[in-house]
Amino acid sequence: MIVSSAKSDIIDGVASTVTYDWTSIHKTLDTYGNAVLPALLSADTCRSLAALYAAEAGFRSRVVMARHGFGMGEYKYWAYPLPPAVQALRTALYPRLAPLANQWARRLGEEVRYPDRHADFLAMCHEAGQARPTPLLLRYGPGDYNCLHQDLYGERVFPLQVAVLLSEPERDFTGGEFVITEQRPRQQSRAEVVPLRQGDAVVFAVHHRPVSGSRGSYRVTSRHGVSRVRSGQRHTLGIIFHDAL
Ligand SMILES: O=C(O)CCC(=O)C(=O)O
Ligand SMILES: [Fe+2]
Repeated sequence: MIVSSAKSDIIDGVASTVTYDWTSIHKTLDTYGNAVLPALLSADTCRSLAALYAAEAGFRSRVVMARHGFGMGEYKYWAYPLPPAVQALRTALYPRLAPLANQWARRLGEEVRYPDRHADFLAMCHEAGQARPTPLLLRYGPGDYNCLHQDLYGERVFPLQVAVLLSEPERDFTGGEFVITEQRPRQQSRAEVVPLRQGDAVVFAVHHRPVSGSRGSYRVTSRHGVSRVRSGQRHTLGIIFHDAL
């Protein structure tokens, strides 16, 4: 059941990465540091993926956030091979974002260049000893939240990541907003709450991004998290493009 619905949605998911207006998404990412991809996954795929949380098999580890001071709630990292829908999304989204990642690197004066294909970027991660998969499934219940953080897992970092909301706000849960803060040099932080519906994804800066100033680009530091879930259950799919040590 899950396999067949995931399969039809792989096609959905990959097709929809083609139909987004990536020029406009890049512009939004340049201006605000985050952008929404509406309806990246169908409600069926969201339900199938969220249901996988209960499974033992398919994951490499489970993290109870309170044990590490990360917040409340928990998440699980998938093992390789990733579920087909997750693998397909990670592979399809990367080449859409790599050109912007390269522009950001150039503007920040960084030497790193991101290859066109995700497989080639993963090879760079693996050479640096980062070989463990990072896509994850998160689960929050009443009172749970995710502290502001950055998903860094070694020296190799792809500067953009994606989170897909698998639950429907107001129906499945209340509260639990996706929050991003940006800290500009010598200025106070700016916060954004990203409005998402079930199946929507947010693309956002992992750790920093360039912002144009009067004397060229400067670097802002970004962090993301989730505000307290007030009621119900909230699931998210996290797609991080670098692998972990
Ligand atoms: O649950 C969320 O919306 C945030 C998930 C997250 O931190 C991530 O995908 O890296
Ligand atoms: Fe995260």
